[in-house]
Amino acid sequence: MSAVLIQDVELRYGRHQIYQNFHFELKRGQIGAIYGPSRTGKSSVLLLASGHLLPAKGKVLVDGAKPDHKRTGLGPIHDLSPLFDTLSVEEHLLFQAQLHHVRQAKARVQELLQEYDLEIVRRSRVKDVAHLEQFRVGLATAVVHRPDLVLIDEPERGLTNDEWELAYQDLRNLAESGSTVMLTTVLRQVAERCDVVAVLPEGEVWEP
Ligand SMILES: Nc1ncnc2c1ncn2[C@@H]1O[C@H](COP(=O)(O)OP(=O)(O)OP(=O)(O)O)[C@@H](O)[C@H]1O
Repeated sequence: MSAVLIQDVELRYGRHQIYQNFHFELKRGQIGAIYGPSRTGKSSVLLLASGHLLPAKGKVLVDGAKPDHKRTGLGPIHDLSPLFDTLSVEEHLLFQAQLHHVRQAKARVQELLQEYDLEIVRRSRVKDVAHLEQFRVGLATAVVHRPDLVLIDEPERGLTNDEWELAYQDLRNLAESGSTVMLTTVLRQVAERCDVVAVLPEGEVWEP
């Protein structure tokens, strides 16, 4: 069974058709990329996979069922799942854990601070930490409730090449631990590190 199946999907905003016959499939533990220029509908694919958007035609299944917010982790995508950047890193993660009704929220936050090397900045405001740390706060936010599917919009944004290498390793570790990861990117060098790539606007699938 596919971890993510987006089959023959047509997406429109009102009369504006973004794509039709879009097809994308990912297995558990893979990293998938939606790659293409600006305004081709990359973020919208993530919103289809999270269940925030419904297709005009076609179907979207996550682990064989309708997308379920509770089993999906959102990195910052448009205005969804924002970083509350005036909170400290620790306060932000605790707030997110409570929003998701995570049991033993404090212990989970402690675990994430360690896993993503954020202990040193736990008391800093999210907006004051370095770009790589902000990426990691976003990722820790997405995984706080241990979702099966993690969705991240343009993870490389604002990072240097060396920082992106570390961020990529975080994503690969997450996938190797059994999550499925979908990201969007405008950069070919990011797309080609992923396992399956859909290239917009045409939607052709590429396995680098
Ligand atoms: N809620 C909405 N209502 C109407 N049109 C929308 C809405 N969201 C997105 N669009 C339009 O759909 C198209 C695709 O948007 P989307 O954000 O998915 O593309 P994108 O490739 O992720 O763009 P970017 O790289 O600029 O973030 C754009 O033309 C955008 O203006």
